[in-house]
Amino acid sequence: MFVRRVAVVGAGYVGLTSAACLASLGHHVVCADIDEKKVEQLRKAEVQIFEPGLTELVGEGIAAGRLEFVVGVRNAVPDAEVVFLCVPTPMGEGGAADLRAVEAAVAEMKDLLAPETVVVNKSTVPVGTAKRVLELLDRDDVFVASNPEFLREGSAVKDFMHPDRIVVGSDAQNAAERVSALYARLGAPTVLMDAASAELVKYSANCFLAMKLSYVNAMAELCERLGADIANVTEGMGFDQRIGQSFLQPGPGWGGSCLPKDTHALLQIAEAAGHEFELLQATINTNEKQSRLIISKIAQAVGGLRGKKLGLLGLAFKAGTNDLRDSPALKIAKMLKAEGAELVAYDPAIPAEVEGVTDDVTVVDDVQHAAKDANALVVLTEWPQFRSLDWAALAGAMTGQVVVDTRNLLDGDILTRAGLTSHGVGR
Ligand SMILES: NC(=O)c1ccc[n+]([C@@H]2O[C@H](COP(=O)([O-])OP(=O)(O)OC[C@H]3O[C@@H](n4cnc5c(N)ncnc54)[C@H](O)[C@@H]3O)[C@@H](O)[C@H]2O)c1
Ligand SMILES: O=c1ccn([C@@H]2O[C@H](COP(=O)(O)OP(=O)(O)O[C@H]3O[C@H](CO)[C@@H](O)[C@H](O)[C@H]3O)[C@@H](O)[C@H]2O)c(=O)[nH]1
Repeated sequence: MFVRRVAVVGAGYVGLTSAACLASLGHHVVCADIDEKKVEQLRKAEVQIFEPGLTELVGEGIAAGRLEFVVGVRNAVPDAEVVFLCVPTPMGEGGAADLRAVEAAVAEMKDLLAPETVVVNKSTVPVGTAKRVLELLDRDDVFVASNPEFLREGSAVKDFMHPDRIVVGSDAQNAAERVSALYARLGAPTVLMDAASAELVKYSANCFLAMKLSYVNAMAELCERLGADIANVTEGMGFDQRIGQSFLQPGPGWGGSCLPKDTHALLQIAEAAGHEFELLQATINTNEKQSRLIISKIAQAVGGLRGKKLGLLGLAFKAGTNDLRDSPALKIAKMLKAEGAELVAYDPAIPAEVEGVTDDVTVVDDVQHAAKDANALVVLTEWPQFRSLDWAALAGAMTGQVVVDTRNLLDGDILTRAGLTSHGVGR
């Protein structure tokens, strides 16, 4: 079997998943983070993020002696043949990606790398970053490649182990081949290309997904005006194999740690290249509009927001994760609060004492508590367990009898039987 010594820099969603999965493929992986507490926990196989299968995989990797956690880049890279950069690239000034974490990691490793090492950008980075990293390394005996990651939160391990494709770009063909060989056991379609194209694939894919969602949300609004049902429209569209059934669910707007920042970053990349990307701008604008439409819908359903008590069901940016970064639910909560509503929220993955939720919301650990004296319940995250809540008991605790289901998640008949009036999106 083909075994390599691999370093992974950053132990977040992408870094930790990559490290654990690469170890499970048989490679020897050293994963570094700057967060000492996180490293301490990971050494005990304690995983703080909500990813099915990840804790088990980390434990197996450690037990097999193939997965190690260290503090700081300098302790991970000296023996590595391939170094994956999996550090954050958040939205910076003006919407462009902030590359400071990438630059800091590269500065720290540059004099420690063994000759022939391939440094791989797995973080989502603007076109030209592979070149920039090579300049920063300032060595002619190492290589740089781009290997964008397409995993989704909530299914990170599954996505990593069963990818639709693997993309590796490098201006040094041999480096790209060495990186793609790490994944050989996955048997996934693999596309090798130049570094700039690989960097652009990632933004292009995420922005296309965002565009698909904005299109569906805009179509949902049209359905409401025309008396059509978006579920029927998307089902009918989705059978066309060129469109597909997935990523067609309307909602409160798209969010999360990737789509918002990546759409803004590509807009900046395009602008810097002299290209006015109107379609992408419209995609972002439509998403902004979606949150305003949801606020109006809730206001209309409860007869104005000032002084109304609302129980929010869901805070995470989507079901299956406890990630709150750029969550549409938090954005909507902030807007509701600004309009004078009082908010209590319940999310099965977010404990009451969680940090990072705005002061605008009181988080509770019990859904019944969120419903108490509420004028309405608002579903903001599509947790499947919300479908089978005791809706009659919730209705009994509420003062109003209204549910606004921004995810079209719930069964309308069940709500009607519980005496509740429901308002969905696009129907
Ligand atoms: N989250 C996703 O679903 C996803 C999917 C594909 C790609 N990406 C991209 O991958 C990158 C990482 O995203 P993430 O969600 O895993 O981030 P994250 O915030 O979950 O994790 C990043 C980790 O890097 C660590 N770190 C920061 N600077 C460091 C340094 N100098 N040395 C060592 N560790 C350092 C942080 O402490 C943190 O643990 C981003 O560019 C993101 O756009 C994310
Ligand atoms: O039919 C749908 C599908 C998604 N969403 C929303 O869209 C957002 C993004 O969802 P998703 O793409 O599943 O989340 P991420 O985990 O952020 O994954 C995206 O961002 C990652 C980081 O770049 C990429 O790796 C993934 O391929 C890409 O799907 C969330 O707010 C979802 O609720 C909808 O409203 N309707």
